[in-house]
This record gives sequence, C-alpha cells and structure tokens, in this order.
Amino acid sequence: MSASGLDRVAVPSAAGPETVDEAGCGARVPFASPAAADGPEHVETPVDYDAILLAGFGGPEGQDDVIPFLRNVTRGRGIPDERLEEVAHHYRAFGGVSPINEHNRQLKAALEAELARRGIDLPVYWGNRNWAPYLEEAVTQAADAGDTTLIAIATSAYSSFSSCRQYREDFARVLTSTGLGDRVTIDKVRPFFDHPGFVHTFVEGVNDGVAGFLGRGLAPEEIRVLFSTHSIPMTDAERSGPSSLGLGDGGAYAAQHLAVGAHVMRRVAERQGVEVPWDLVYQSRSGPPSQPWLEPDINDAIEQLPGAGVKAVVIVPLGFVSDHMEVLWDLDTEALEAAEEAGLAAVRTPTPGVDPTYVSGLVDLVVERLEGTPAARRQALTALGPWYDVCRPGCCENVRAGFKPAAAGLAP
Ligand SMILES: CC1=C(CCC(=O)O)c2cc3nc(cc4[nH]c(cc5[nH]c(cc1n2)c(C)c5CCC(=O)O)c(CCC(=O)O)c4C)C(CCC(=O)O)=C3C
Ligand SMILES: [Fe+2]
Repeated sequence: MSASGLDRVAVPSAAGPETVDEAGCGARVPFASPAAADGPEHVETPVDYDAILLAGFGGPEGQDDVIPFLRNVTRGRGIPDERLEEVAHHYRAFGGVSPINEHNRQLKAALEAELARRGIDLPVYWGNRNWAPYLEEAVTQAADAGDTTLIAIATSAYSSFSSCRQYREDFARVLTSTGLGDRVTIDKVRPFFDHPGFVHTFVEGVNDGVAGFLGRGLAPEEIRVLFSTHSIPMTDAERSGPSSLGLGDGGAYAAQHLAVGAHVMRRVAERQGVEVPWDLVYQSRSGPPSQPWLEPDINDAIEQLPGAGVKAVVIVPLGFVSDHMEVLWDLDTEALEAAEEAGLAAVRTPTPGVDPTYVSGLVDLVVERLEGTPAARRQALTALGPWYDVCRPGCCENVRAGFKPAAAGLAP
C-alpha cells in the first residue's frame, strides 16, 4: 500500500461523511470512528450499525496454503521462503490445516443463532487478516448489500499491536484497497479481556483443573496455575494501550492478563476454599534472540516447578479465544511435553470457542454500542475495565514497523 494511495480518504464524523486532506504529516490519515468526533473513550450515543464484521486471523487449510499464508502473515517484512519453511513445520505436522477457520465458521454460525434468538436483525460478515475469506471480501460483500456502518469483533481480547492495532490497521488497509473508504466505516468493540462472557470459560476450566488435583490429594501449594499468553516484543508491550496509563513494564497487555488472572483465582478460591499459587507466563516467542520479548517462557517456567515442590500444573490459554495452532502446538504439544519431562501432572483448560456464555457476551458488546450503554453500566470484571471503545492516538503503535493509519480510533 503506497502512501500516495492514501492522500484523500473519507473520514466519517457524527456530522456526516467528509473528505479531509492529509495535514502534512506523511501517511498519517485517520480512519476515525463515526461516533468518535468528540473523542469519548466510551461511546454513549447509540449507533445504528448495519452489520457485524467478524475479523479473524486466518489460517491455512491444506499443505499448499501454508507458505502463501505465512507470506501474508509476514507481509512487508521480506522474509525468504526458506525461513518461512522452518516456521511451517507446526502446520505441516497437522496436515497443513489450522483449525482456526473452522472455529470462525462455527463462531459466525453461533453469533447468528444468538442474534436471531434475541431478535437482533444484524448480518454477520466474516473475513480474515491473513487467509481466505479475506477481510477485503467481507467488507465488499457488506457494501454490496448496502451494509456500510460496521461494528467489528476481532477474535482477540487484549490490547497490543498484534492483538488489537494490527486488526485496526488492516481495516484501514482494506478500506483503501477496496476504494470503499468513503462509504464504509468500521468501528470495533472494546478489548473484552475482562468481560464476563470471555472470562467465564477460564474460571470454569481453572476451577475444574484445581478441583481435580485437590481431589487427588494434592496440597494447594503442590499445584501451580500457569496463565499463558502470546509473548510479544517488549517494545510492543510497552506501547500497548494508551501511553498515559503508565501500567508498568509490560504495558496494558501484561496488566490486563494479570488482572484477569487475579480475578479467576479469586473466583476459584471462593469455590475451593483454598488459595492456589499462580503465575503469568508467555509462549510462542519468535523474532531474533537479540530482541527482548515478554518472559518467562512457559516451558522454562514448567522446568522450574519441581524444584519449588510443585507436583501438578494447570495450564490456562488465557490469551486465546479458540484451540488454534498456538494452543495445539505450543501448549498441547510442547508445554504438555515439558510437564511430562518435569514429572508433573498437567491439564490444559479449554478456550472459549463457541461456549454460549462467550457468544452471548460478544453480542452484549455489540448491543452496548448499538444502545450507547453508559460506561458505568457496562460489564467488566477488573478495575481496568470497561476498556476504551475508541482507541487513543498512538494506542498500540508498532515502533518496529512504523506508523500506519488505523480504523476505529481517534484521529491522531
Ligand atoms: C499477541 C498475538 C496473538 C494473540 C492475538 C490474536 O489472536 O490475534 C497472536 C495470534 C496468532 N498468531 C498466529 C500465527 C502466527 N503469528 C506469527 C507471528 C507473531 N505473532 C505475534 C503475536 C500474536 N499472535 C507476534 C508478536 C508475532 C511476530 C511478528 C512480528 O515480529 O511482528 C506468525 C509468523 C511466524 C512467527 O513469527 O512465528 C504466525 C504464523 C495465529 C494463527 C494460528 C493458527 O493458524 O491456528 C494466531 C491466532
Ligand atoms: Fe501470532
């Protein structure tokens, strides 16, 4: 995408669509939220959305898809195919098929059923960032049907470049590449890390895991709960969320996971009557060793546990919404193997998937935007939430890749 292609784009505002010129700041072109003209963190005015845009990561569905998919994921970074082939082995081992697209097909169907059950007349268009069906197709399909005011649900619950901003940048990229930027607007539901619909599965999973080990006669301190999420470069972590919040070394990304982990453990302590120690750990690191990423790595953490008198580990995929490759490979293959080698009993708890509580929570997040629900009445289980509907300027920017315009935020 060339900067010149972005010279003039429509920026919808509460007053109606208008076209603005770049204000002499390179490629800084806003794709501002239609409801954000006055810059609120929480949009408390109702917005008459036409449709939901379900935005997925995308994954290969056969061996021949694997390298083209990885080229898409790493687009713009010029990584040679030989290097991509090294990354491909997880996918190769599963027949070249990631389950992620099938999960999203099921999630789309589940959302449609829940919307119908509640009498909400909103179509759901599904498109991916990195594989077919692409976001381009979904947005074009929506526009062709006259659905131009879209609210996106990204299949990712937290704030960071990879888990929020990259989706928003891809919305902006697609609005430009399809030429639909003057007709279509894309807002996004808030990062939902602490929404009860998302947290539910983890509370139940950790409770079952802990109860199982207690039932086998283990003492609480012989059990360790490891909440696992995707590691990201430290530079991304520090820039996650609005810089004004000052949430510490790991930024909003780490703070959000820690807050949800603490909440889950409080619920489990209430139900089990004992407190089990827990930690936040990271998985799926990539990038050169010279680049600092969030630590500790889950496998290193597991290796340390026997020395601390731990006999059983509950592995919780807190950073993920479904059992895709990062869960099947990095947790179910590698981390469970590390636990076995360390002589630990281990269970991996479920991801939300299409759990009815999760699906209904996602619909609640859309409804709060449709109705303009006051922030004070929005559901959030941690003191950090409810998170912003409209991302602040610079929120989750990637300093490595440089500035790109993003939809669903405030103009810079
Ligand atoms: C935070 C985060 C999430 C969670 C949020 C969300 O769910 O969106 C996530 C999800 C996923 N990541 C996925 C796959 C990949 N991620 C990669 C690379 C990277 N991910 C990163 C972060 C995240 N990733 C980062 C910082 C990089 C390095 C790139 C850079 O330096 O900027 C690469 C390239 C190869 C490599 O580098 O390993 C692949 C193939 C799949 C699909 C799985 C499937 O197919 O089932 C999913 C759901
Ligand atoms: Fe990733």
